[in-house]
Amino acid sequence: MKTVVSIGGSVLVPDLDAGRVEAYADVIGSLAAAGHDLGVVVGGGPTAREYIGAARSLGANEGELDQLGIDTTRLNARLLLAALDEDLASPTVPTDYEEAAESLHRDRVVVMGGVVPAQTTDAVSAALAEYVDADRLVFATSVPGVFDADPNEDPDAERYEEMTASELVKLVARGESLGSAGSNAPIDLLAAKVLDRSGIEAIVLDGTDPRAVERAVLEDDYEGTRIGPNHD
Ligand SMILES: Nc1ncnc2c1ncn2[C@@H]1O[C@H](COP(=O)(O)OP(=O)(O)OP(=O)(O)O)[C@@H](O)[C@H]1O
Ligand SMILES: O=c1ccn([C@@H]2O[C@H](COP(=O)(O)O)[C@@H](O)[C@H]2O)c(=O)[nH]1
Repeated sequence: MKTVVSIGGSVLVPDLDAGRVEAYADVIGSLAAAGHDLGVVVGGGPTAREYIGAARSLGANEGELDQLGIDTTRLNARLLLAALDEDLASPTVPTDYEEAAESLHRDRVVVMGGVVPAQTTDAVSAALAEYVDADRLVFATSVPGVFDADPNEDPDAERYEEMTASELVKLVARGESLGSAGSNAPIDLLAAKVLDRSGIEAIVLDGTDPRAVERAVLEDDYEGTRIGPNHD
């Protein structure tokens, strides 16, 4: 099985805690030991937002801010790599999908961050999953799925157990203003569109406990939202 796991920076590095990074590395190790080839994509988290906020106040433009965000995601990817067994994971952080796919031919695990401005690592994860023909994509984020409103803003927000990729596109497009660097949404619009065209199954879950990712991948046991291919 080939699986892409998208680990939100807000989940992996809400603060700089080596123990939390190690716990994620342990889970990646056990998924690889169970026979999974893994593409792991790491987000920028609060560090990216702090840098982006500071640079915005210094007058940087959106493209420059995105590049700062990308650099932070790659920094977080390097941090996770430091915790992974060197026999398991490719030692460098690929900067495009071709490089990532090549690494995945050689190694069980490849870890990457952002790629180009004007998107988030959600889109990187979906594009990587499509590029390497992954069987499944797991978004480990800070909320337990996709809701009909932002659950951190609306106490009545309800979680979708299951939805199609085109329903996700509509939901995200509704809530998305012109995405600016460091903005947050459950899944970005580009990622939703890639899921829509590729038909890859995705799961969105709360990845605060990395074992939730392990259970989802190994036992199909999770509390979250399953995004499936369209019905036609
Ligand atoms: N309809 C919705 N359903 C679920 N979450 C939503 C929705 N609308 C907005 N959100 C927000 O989406 C965010 C998704 O997680 P968040 O941006 O924290 O990070 P992440 O992708 O896990 O990591 P990173 O910090 O690297 O971006 C949550 O903060 C949540 O408040
Ligand atoms: O391919 C990419 C990935 C990321 N960015 C920028 O970085 C930040 C942080 O990424 P998250 O996935 O949101 O953690 C993001 O908001 C973008 O500004 C990018 O431009 N391209």
